[in-house]
Amino acid sequence: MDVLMKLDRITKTYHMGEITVNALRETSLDVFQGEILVILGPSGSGKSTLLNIMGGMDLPTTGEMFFLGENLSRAGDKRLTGYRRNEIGFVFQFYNLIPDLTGRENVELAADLVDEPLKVQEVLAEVGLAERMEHFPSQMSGGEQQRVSIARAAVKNPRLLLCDEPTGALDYQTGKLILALLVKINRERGSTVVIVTHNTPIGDMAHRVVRMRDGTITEIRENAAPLPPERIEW
Ligand SMILES: Nc1ncnc2c1ncn2[C@@H]1O[C@H](COP(=O)(O)OP(=O)(O)OP(=O)(O)O)[C@@H](O)[C@H]1O
Repeated sequence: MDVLMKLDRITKTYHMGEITVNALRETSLDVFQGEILVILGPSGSGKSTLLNIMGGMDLPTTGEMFFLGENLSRAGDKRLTGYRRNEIGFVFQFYNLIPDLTGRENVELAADLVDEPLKVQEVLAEVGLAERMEHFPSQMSGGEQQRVSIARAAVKNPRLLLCDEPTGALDYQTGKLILALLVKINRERGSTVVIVTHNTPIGDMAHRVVRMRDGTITEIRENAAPLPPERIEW
């Protein structure tokens, strides 16, 4: 399989006064094009730190990150902004929508950032929001807000979709619907999807499951037969 991203001995160290936190210790990982990768691990194991580095939101302290062969770990702000804008879609636990904009406007804002966006109305219809796109986030349920946020990420047709606890604030059934949307985007658009969660059963939908502990990867497992999210139980 082709490598989309290569993480090579990444460390991330935070200094807080006298205290040093090793959020990542010499972590290496290849992410393959077109896969669904689920990163599991307990709170504080470094999952979000790794995801933020993958997304160019943060730089490693040492080690290198390559995206399609380009070394981004020492890239300047301008290049990283371009990378985030054009290649990455983010989905967060608490949606991070702009409250003063409607669902449609939130998605349009993202579409305007890239050269070749998908059609806003079509993407909103695909996530099941055709009827509710003129509502503001405060007028939507959590699941609807997360749909907007997935549409906002997907409209850019990004190569890499990074999702940090995308079901963390949702009930069980709604969570499964959201995961099914991520699978659909992976299948239909070919976006590589990385999902961070502490919810172990979600690993069953992945092509590969990465386990983290104390800032390192302790296991990488391949799933011969990933389950559709509807069949995952937690
Ligand atoms: N900006 C920061 N400054 C200082 N320490 C940080 C910072 N961000 C993360 N850390 C620390 O780095 C470690 C890894 O944090 P991270 O958020 O990556 O873990 P996580 O596995 O995503 O946890 P959770 O599931 O609770 O979100 C933790 O010990 C955390 O306290």
